[in-house]
Amino acid sequence: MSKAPIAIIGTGIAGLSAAQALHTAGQAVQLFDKSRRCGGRTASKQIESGSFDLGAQYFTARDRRFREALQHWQEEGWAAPWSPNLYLSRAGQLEPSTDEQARWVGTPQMASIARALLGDLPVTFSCRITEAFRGEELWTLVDADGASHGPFSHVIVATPAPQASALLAAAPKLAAVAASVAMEPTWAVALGFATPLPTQVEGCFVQDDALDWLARERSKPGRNGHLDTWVLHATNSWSRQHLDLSKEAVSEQLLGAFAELIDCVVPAPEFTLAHRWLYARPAQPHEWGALADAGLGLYACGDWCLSGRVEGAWLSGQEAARRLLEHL
Ligand SMILES: Cc1cc2nc3c(=O)[nH]c(=O)nc-3n(C[C@H](O)[C@H](O)[C@H](O)COP(=O)(O)OP(=O)(O)OC[C@H]3O[C@@H](n4cnc5c(N)ncnc54)[C@H](O)[C@@H]3O)c2cc1C
Ligand SMILES: NC(=O)C1=CN([C@@H]2O[C@H](COP(=O)(O)OP(=O)(O)OC[C@H]3O[C@@H](n4cnc5c(N)ncnc54)[C@H](O)[C@@H]3O)[C@@H](O)[C@H]2O)CC=C1
Repeated sequence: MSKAPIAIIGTGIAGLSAAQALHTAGQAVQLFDKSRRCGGRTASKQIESGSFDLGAQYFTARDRRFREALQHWQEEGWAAPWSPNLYLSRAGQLEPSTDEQARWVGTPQMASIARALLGDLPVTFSCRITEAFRGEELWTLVDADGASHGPFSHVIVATPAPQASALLAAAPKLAAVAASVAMEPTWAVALGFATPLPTQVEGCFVQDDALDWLARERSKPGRNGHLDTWVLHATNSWSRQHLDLSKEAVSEQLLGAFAELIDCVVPAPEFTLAHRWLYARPAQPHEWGALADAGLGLYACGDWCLSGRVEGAWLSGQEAARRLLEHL
């Protein structure tokens, strides 16, 4: 009988990073995601008039290993540098805020990276895993419809911490660590304008009550939508305070804040979309790398194990795979 594969729950950057490392090391993997596609918080939304990045806006690469992976992504055409006209808005004042920081985006959309990393690896989408239990030696996963999946030799949980703790119940110490991680929400709003807004701004850090960040999609490489689409992110505290506000009211309030901030007249958008990220980022960074119960064969990774950024998610996935391989 062939060896049971390794189950990976979550196809965000962390789960995909672990999957790639294990696949490269000759291990069979099987991925699961509750969504209909991969990428998690590096999601891009495709609409008739083009696409836009609804979650992660760009990423930086500070760790040598991540920089090496990024070089490969760039050679393959999955990622490219993004050098927007950057601004800072503080106390109602909008000012240029150029810097030397290298920033990167997926091409032609942020989600392209996850799609490329997934490649042909076996995956089951629209499958919310609710339980992972271990028999004598092997693991079985149960999904929200009550269906069983398995057997698996190991399980890697690569979901946000609040969703990971239940899946880590077989290892109470790991479950307790995941349960201790608070994650902050972010409301995101996309606005599409028929006529390009007459402004130089392409990206803006905001120090304000409501807004935290805004970006102009068409300034990113490879985007060719016919609307001038902007993505606005609310601050974590505003998002928390307005967690249950309707999408319409959130769009209206953030559009109002945007119109006040930007240095031009803002017409009514052709297109508006609001999305609530309930678990957008860990309240604090951690230095766990990944969590492991090598005896059981249960592992956890995700941005919450490190820096709460794309780079942290990727590094955490590598670390989970490294620790698993070390114990084979
Ligand atoms: C609004 C926003 C803006 C951001 N901006 C930036 C930025 O500019 N730069 C940056 O570096 N980072 C940014 N981030 C953070 C970055 O997106 C994350 O750090 C990173 O993508 C997390 O990857 P991950 O694999 O750890 O988790 P995720 O991407 O959350 O992946 C987890 C996956 O698990 C799946 N899942 C969850 N529960 C289950 C279950 N029970 N069964 C099956 N599947 C399940 C989910 O569907 C998801 O696909 C931003 C995040 C948000 C939300
Ligand atoms: N909204 C959300 O839920 C999340 C947002 N995330 C953002 O993702 C980005 C990733 O961080 P890094 O990779 O470290 O990127 P980075 O080095 O570009 O930015 C880090 C932080 O430094 C500040 N900053 C950097 N450059 C400037 C500038 N030119 N002018 C003014 N302020 C500046 C700004 O506060 C920014 O958030 C940050 O902007 C995070 O705020 C990360 C995770 C979640």
